Amino acid sequence: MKIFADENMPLVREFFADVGEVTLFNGRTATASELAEADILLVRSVTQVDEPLLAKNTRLRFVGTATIGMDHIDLAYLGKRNIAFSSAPGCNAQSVVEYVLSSLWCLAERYQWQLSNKTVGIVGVGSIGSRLAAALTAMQIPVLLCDPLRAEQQSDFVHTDFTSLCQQADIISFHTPLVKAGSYPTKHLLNSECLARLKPSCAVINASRGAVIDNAALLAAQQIQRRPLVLDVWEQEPDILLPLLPYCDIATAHIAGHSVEGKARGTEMLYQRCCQLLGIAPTVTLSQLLPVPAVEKLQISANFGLPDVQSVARMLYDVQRDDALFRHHIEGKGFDWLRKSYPARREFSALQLVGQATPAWLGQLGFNSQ
Ligand SMILES: NC(=O)c1ccc[n+]([C@@H]2O[C@H](COP(=O)([O-])OP(=O)(O)OC[C@H]3O[C@@H](n4cnc5c(N)ncnc54)[C@H](O)[C@@H]3O)[C@@H](O)[C@H]2O)c1
Ligand SMILES: O=C(O)[C@H](O)[C@H](O)COP(=O)(O)O
Repeated sequence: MKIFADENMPLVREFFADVGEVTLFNGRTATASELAEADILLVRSVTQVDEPLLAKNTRLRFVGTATIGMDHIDLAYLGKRNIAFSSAPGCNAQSVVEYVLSSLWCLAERYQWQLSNKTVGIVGVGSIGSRLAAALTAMQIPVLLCDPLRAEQQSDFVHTDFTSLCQQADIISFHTPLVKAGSYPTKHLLNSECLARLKPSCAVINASRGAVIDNAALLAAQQIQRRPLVLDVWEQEPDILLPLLPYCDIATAHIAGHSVEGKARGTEMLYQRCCQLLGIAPTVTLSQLLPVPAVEKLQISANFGLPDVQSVARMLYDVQRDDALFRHHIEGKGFDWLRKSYPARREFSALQLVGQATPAWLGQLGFNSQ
């Protein structure tokens, strides 16, 4: 069995050693000839999997993407070829939530906000959006939720339509897939018209897909009146609209989901799916492979409260580190270098908080407490 995997997929050899022979490739530059012999193709978000890429391969049985997003996969073509497919739903959802929380804490410090006085509009309330809503609610921060598809399916879902959310939110955070057609497209969901509807001070956070915001329109709006802005994703990555950078409070290279756990969970999910497809029993689990975190346990007292969470979270992750890396290296080393050399970052759950009375809401933020 020949397995071809993106070179930026962690632990792929460890997971797939017993399944077949693993060959690594550059996901950004992969060609049809390079992948012609693959029985199993494992990609990340930077590889367009479509007819031109698979034209020379007649033996492919399975394509897996170790990501949540699937906008780089031509599902109709895979269906036509009868090639099985899997993504890794939810694999890095917690990582993205931690990125957004860290960004909110950073903005709150910079602009001296009391976050509990701010209403956060969450657009797209799936794995990431719903976890974020739970975390913010646990922190007593009001939220508005916008997800028309959920509203259609779930009568008890409290939906705020996008136009009203734009008018009411103090902070708006995008967590939709990139959808170019259908009833609820998200390409350029935040366009010049919607930007004009936002409160002038409304902060914008995008950790979904770059094209969910019209980047040229965003730049034009920022040049007229600057609002707080956090961008992890950009249109036309890796050749992004660099003039936007001075107008960002936080700018990063599509790494919101790149926690150690988030990336590794993606590989594990594809491994499990492949084993199922091939009818073999999985022998490797993620817990066997994850490195021991630098700090494993922290004793907290009965005085531990909401204001202390930020200090503990900072031990694990501060988005300002990634913003500094981005500003320092984007012009010299480029977008993909920043992603490839991303420093290890553990999720909140890697740190066990122990104490007589650990508050229940810590779990809502993703901490491991007992
Ligand atoms: N920056 C990163 O590193 C990173 C990491 C993971 C995922 N992502 C992106 O985030 C997206 C969301 O991830 P998820 O795990 O929450 O996905 P999900 O599929 O669980 O949830 C997406 C939600 O968006 C909703 N939605 C679709 N169209 C909408 C619209 N027009 N308006 C409002 N809501 C809409 C869907 O109904 C769904 O509930 C992914 O598709 C991916 O593109 C980015
Ligand atoms: O959709 C996702 O899961 C994320 O955008 C993912 O973290 C992207 O990372 P990449 O595959 O590009 O390394």
